[in-house]
Amino acid sequence: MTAAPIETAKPLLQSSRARVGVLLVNLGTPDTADAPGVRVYLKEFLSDARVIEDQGLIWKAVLNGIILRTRPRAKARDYLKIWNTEKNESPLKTITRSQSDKLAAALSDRDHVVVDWAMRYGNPSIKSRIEALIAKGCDRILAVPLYPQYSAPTSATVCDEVFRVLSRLRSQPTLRVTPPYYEDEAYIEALATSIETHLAGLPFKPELIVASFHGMPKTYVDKGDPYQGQCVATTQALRRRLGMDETKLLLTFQSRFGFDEWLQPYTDKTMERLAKEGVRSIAVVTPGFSADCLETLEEIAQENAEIFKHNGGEQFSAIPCLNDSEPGMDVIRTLVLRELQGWI
Ligand SMILES: C=CC1=C(C)c2cc3[nH]c(cc4nc(cc5[nH]c(cc1n2)c(C)c5CCC(=O)O)C(CCC(=O)O)=C4C)c(C)c3C=C
Ligand SMILES: [Fe+2]
Ligand SMILES: [Fe+2]
Repeated sequence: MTAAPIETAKPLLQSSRARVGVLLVNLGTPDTADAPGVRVYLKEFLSDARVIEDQGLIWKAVLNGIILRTRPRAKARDYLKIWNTEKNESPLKTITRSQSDKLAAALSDRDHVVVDWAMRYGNPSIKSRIEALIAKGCDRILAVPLYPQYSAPTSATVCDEVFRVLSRLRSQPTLRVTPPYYEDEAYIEALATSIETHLAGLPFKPELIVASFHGMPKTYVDKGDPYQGQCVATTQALRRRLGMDETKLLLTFQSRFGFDEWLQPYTDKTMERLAKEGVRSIAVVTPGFSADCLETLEEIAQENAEIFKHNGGEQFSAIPCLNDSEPGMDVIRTLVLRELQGWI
């Protein structure tokens, strides 16, 4: 049974003055780079049944008894290595805010469009930003999960949370959600341009490029998650655009968590294998991340660079995510303008 609607927001403005809200959403990140901050974040994240599907008693015991006692301290050290000390926040927040500001500037000639941003876990929460959009008079909201490839642990959980917030409202705004854009022309072109620009500035020519995507348990895909297929489609489109085959642009999956089998080939094992096979120089691109974060700045640019070099590799370069770059903003702008058709 659904809970009775609670009116938490002011009534919407009437249609002649009504506005359209655009809400960019990324995964989330701790508020502070210390163990308590990381613990709060991990608890919320790992208690989501979209992320860890089996939330049974055994998982709860492992989460509360082991993971939340040990991982926050170790991960806080990793966050400290990449922390934006000027703003005292995680890079994922800094970049998502800037994407939102730049999109707002690009749409500034449409004064009835309001752009904002939120994090699925942590702050600013989806609830607080939807309430803010409604308070500004938005009677239509476009939610934009910033994931090129759909997956239940990322895209679907954004929708779950948006729906949960709306389920508590008597007077709901009309909702749209942007679709995954894993082989959208603007996205593939932006990735290719950013790779070409980055390679042109390197003092060496990498023998090959690794496209590393965030992994997920293999069982999720076996049960129907389309994520792996969309990562493959992105990589194939990128190969076509760059004129590379699968020996020059490899596809791998990173960030394995826990003991189950995740999507393969694993990025870290591939780094080790390539170096041992005699590859001396590589570049790594992370097309599944729309903004640089712990998984790209620490796990790829530091941890995996170290694995490659430790096994005999010599030159390693991590290609930045699209972030708030001109090609990156072109992707977000194209996506948003397409989905706003009929509303603006
Ligand atoms: C445990 C299961 C996890 C699944 C499934 C998963 C999928 C998934 N995640 C991203 C994007 C990001 N994940 C990030 C961090 C992160 N991811 C997991 C676990 C799963 N992710 C954990 C536990 C963490 C936290 C760090 C750690 O403790 O290892 C981040 C970075 C956030 C930041 O603060 O910078 C991103 C981004 C995708 C795209 C994805 C899809 C399959
Ligand atoms: Fe993750
Ligand atoms: Fe990681």
